[in-house]
Amino acid sequence: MRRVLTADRMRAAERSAESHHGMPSSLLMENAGRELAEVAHALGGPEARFVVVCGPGNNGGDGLVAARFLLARGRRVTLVLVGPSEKRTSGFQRNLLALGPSGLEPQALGALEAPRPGDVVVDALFGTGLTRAPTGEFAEAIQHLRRWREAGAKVVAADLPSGLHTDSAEPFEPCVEADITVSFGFLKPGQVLEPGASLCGDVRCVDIGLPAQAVEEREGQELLFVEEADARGAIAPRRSDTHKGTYGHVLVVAGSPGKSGAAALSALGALRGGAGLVTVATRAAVVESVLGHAPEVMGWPLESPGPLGLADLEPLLAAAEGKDVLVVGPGIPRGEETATLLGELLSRIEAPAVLDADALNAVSTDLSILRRAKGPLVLTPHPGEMSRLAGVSTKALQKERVKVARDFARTHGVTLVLKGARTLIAHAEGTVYVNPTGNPGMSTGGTGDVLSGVVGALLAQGLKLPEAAWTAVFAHGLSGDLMVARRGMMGLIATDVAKGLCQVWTRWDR
Ligand SMILES: NC(=O)C1=CN([C@@H]2O[C@H](COP(=O)(O)OP(=O)(O)OC[C@H]3O[C@@H](n4cnc5c(N)ncnc54)[C@H](O)[C@@H]3O)[C@@H](O)[C@H]2O)[C@@H](O)CC1
Ligand SMILES: [K+]
Repeated sequence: MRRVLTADRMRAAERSAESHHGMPSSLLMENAGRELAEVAHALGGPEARFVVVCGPGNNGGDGLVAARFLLARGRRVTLVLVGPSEKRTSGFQRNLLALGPSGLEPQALGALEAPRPGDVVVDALFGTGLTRAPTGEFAEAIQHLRRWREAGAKVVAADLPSGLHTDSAEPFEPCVEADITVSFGFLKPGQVLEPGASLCGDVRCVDIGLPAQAVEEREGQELLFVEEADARGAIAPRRSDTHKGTYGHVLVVAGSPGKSGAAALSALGALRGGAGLVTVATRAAVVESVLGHAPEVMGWPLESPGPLGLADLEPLLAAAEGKDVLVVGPGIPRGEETATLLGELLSRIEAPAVLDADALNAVSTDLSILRRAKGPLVLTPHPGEMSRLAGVSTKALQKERVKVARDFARTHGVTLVLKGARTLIAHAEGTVYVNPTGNPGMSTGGTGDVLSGVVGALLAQGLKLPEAAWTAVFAHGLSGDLMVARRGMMGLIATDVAKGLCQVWTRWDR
């Protein structure tokens, strides 16, 4: 897991490093600039020209250090300084002075011969200090960087592509687009959340000697970036003296006439997710068609007709007996009594439950269902469902995904999986996890049903929350990433994502 820090936490950490940990800012800048130069150096071929574009703040200071190291490596460097000299920070000035003996003269942007394909541009205009839209000569410099990249030069951003807001992950207009972003010390929200993540290119987080102890803990405010080793490590290898009972029994409450596929996909997700046994409770009329998709699934017919309602309570309680997890929602027939039924059901069952699709829409009419639930809950809304749950517009939601997810998880004591590009997993205690896997090929009907089954399967196998949720989300997205290589973004469908889980498990030797 990597910690993701906001701009003010980075500043506080830098201050504390200097005042309490014997790590002066000047040394941090030196380390940052050297790492930046390393990345740029590795990117440029022997003939490459390096154009280092610096703003007047400490981000520019990092650029100056990088220019010095590139020169020391015998590279051809062009330096561009943007912004009024009276805004220059002491770190900037010190490093400009240090460049003196090299004889490197800053060039004016307009007089510059444009970088060519194979050249490397270092963007050190703004980092975490950016607070408003760049204008004037800053905006002009950013436009130059954009054009140079379009013409084939590679752009390496110092800390953040200039123009990107550190915390909101929203770009101002204009904003640099980078091939590589070298993040100093810790990741920043703008690098891991969309749309910022797409502007950063490949994000390399480098150690600049900022002591971890210098970062103040903020309980319930942490943002963590999940890495493959975390997800792989959360799933224990199987011991040989085990049986299907060891891996749990998932009850999937899903499907209705015309939507038996949703139940089948959720059940497939649970099976491919490694559950020992999977039972689907669904309207009697569709049991056979659900089983037709997977002979491994057992059926539990719910005899009453129409939408799920109180008449289904006793049959569902009976179905839930002896089950380790419930997955409720994909393709269920929703009606007036569905929320009441869910409230009753969840208040009597101790096993964890995963709520998806129309179960979420039912719950959004009465959120007290969540607090009344006896067992732990995982909710897996897409943005539309989340906006109904939280009572905010999807537009407002997309601007504050982390905050909305965290607030909801805390207020209602649940684990919330907010789906979308860079799915978030918010735990009841306030920690939010960012998932890096998945791709737009997965924007196709049924992939969410598969995910609900995978979360259920990992819970059934004994993973705790929130690990079960972020591991399932990671594996599901990785499955999509591996399958896209075979199916293409356009051809990928939900059953592929269920099948692709096998590739994830073989890759992880699980
Ligand atoms: N926090 C840390 O631990 C470290 C930070 N370092 C560098 O320091 C950077 C932050 O430096 P600064 O705080 O000096 O800020 P920046 O260098 O990012 O920005 C410079 C200044 O520009 C001003 N500004 C903001 N928006 C503007 C706009 N649209 N037009 C014109 N001016 C604008 C602000 O007053 C800001 O202080 C980091 O991104 C990183 O590159 C590194 O040197 C190493 C250690
Ligand atoms: K930058």
